[in-house]
Amino acid sequence: TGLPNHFELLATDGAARTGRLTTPHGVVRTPAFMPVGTAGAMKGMHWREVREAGADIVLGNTYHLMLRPGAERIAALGGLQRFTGWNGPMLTDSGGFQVMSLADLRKVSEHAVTFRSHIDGAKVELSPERSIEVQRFLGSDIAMQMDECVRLPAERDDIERAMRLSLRWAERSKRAFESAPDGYMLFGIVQGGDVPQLRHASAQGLVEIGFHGYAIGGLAVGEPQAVMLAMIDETAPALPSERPRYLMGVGTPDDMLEAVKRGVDMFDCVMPTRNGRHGVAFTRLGQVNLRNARHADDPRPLDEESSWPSARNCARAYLHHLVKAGETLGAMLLSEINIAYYQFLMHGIRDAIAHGTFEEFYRRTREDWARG
Ligand SMILES: CC#C[C@H]1NC(N)=Nc2cc3[nH]c(NC)nc3cc21
Repeated sequence: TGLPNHFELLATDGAARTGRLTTPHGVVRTPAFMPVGTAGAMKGMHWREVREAGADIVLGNTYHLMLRPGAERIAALGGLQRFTGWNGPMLTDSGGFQVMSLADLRKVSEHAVTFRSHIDGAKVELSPERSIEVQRFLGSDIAMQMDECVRLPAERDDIERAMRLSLRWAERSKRAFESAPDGYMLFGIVQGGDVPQLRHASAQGLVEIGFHGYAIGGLAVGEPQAVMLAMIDETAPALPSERPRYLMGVGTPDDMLEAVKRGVDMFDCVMPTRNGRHGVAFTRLGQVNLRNARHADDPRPLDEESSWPSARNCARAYLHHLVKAGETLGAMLLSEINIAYYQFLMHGIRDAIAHGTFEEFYRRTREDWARG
């Protein structure tokens, strides 16, 4: 019903699903992890490595790119895929969350959110119409509706007010998106904080408007994992099973495994690259903080069985040295090692669901993490 559906479900195993999302710039295998290339670059990595690590799709941010270098400029240069050289599927966030978390002097009205740029203090207005216009200029394969994000914890009344405004902005975002060529997608974002009734009302409202896919927003902002998982349990079943579900800003390998188990198809998180820059590695056997002195004389690599050369060949002692010395190469190696592990995990998840062995995969993966 409603908008064309570019999502093909290949197999399910319990509530977990694996599928393919076809976009104008290529196919995305789900469950998918989207590395975050906020301002048109994957910090510390070449795009070639992002692709080799197994990523099908990356994320960019309307907020950052509209402020610098500018959406019209990127459009004139052929769009974000050509401008960056990634040349694959890209999803862009709408700016709602970034304005809340980055901008100064934010003011929200029915019409738009206005704020001062964190770069040069210029006054900027971001309405649903402008956010969609920017995402169309960027040429993103998947655009996100403009929403109003409240910091949690918040009063129930404030969460409800923001949820209802976001629904009216969802309607305006969809109307502004209507001119997009075939194949380009727009996702709605379920709001409602940690209040089940508000989550249901938000999901129902979005489904009535109709989107190509649905994101679960307003989580991964520091709440306990149990709260996040409870919200997914409330929200995922209220969304159409034939459309992709995207859990924004999530998360650790453990968060993603639990969310896939509850029917989530898409993820994005800065953790693999950000933690990499701070010396923390994600591996098959759990996390390793290379800043720790215990690695100073350890000749072993992070993971002898890793599919990624640097994880298989670089001695922990060397990585420890690079991190302590603040060498750029340390941030680069750990960023690629972490992105490669996140993609390795997603590949294993997709394969397990396709073979009906997700429960076994879930158990064994968590055992391996505990061994680390
Ligand atoms: C309320 C709300 C909401 C969502 N709205 C939009 N546009 N983007 C998001 C990005 C997020 N990142 C994280 N955690 C890192 N949670 C997010 C939530 C949202």
